Amino acid sequence: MSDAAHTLILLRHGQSQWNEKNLFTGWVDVDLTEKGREEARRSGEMLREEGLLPDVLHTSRLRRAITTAHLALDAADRHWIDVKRDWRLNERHYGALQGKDKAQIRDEYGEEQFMAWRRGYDTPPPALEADSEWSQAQDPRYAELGSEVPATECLKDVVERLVPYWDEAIAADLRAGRTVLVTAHGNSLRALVKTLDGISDEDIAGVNIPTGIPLVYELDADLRPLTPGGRYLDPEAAAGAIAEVANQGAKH
Ligand SMILES: O=C(O)[C@@H](CO)OP(=O)(O)O
Repeated sequence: MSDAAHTLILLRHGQSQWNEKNLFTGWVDVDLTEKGREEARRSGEMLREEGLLPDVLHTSRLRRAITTAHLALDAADRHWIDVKRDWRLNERHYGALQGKDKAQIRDEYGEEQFMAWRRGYDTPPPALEADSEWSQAQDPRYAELGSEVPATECLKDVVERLVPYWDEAIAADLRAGRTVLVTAHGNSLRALVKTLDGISDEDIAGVNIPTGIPLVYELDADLRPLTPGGRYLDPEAAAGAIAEVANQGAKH
């Protein structure tokens, strides 16, 4: 018997076109690949098989998370639930690395700098120029941010924007008795997991989230995880995919 008071389901979007090409993505609004769509549908089937039925969806403002949620919820027959979208669930803005090949950046700057930019807690990459083709400075979906649209972020910046959203939106829905599905991104979910599990700034570097596999957190009445790290619905596939994410950049 579980003492869970609340259920939170985290889902990183399925494989994107730039995941497939091994490019830094951040806020660039790339679509899913066919494999990513299949991962999304499968994750919805897993939710249905487990009897995990979300009452409300929170997504980022990026297509890969929105489409993943749509496909997963359709497969779970929960396509009708309420939706909240917020830029604070977006991927980490990858600054001047957006659009760049991970393996090339690793070769050019070396393993240490590459990993500091990729997984260092407070090391943002250089800022992206506002006139870059990969900039979101003029994107109407972020109009509420005015001139505050990020030009780069480190994970610490993501934690700082995400925690208020957690408190005011996600935790509020959980406390209201809703099962919450969050579809988001590798680094916004790392920020959320860091907060939930109380992971240190150093140790979070070793945490990677696979695409398209639901991660379920049973939470107590104070929204503390009953099992640290939660539970992947397909643990075997998750283990393989986590290792692949960790090794990105090592392969050409
Ligand atoms: O490029 C990105 O936006 C992210 C997620 O795909 O990459 P990384 O895992 O290297 O932080």
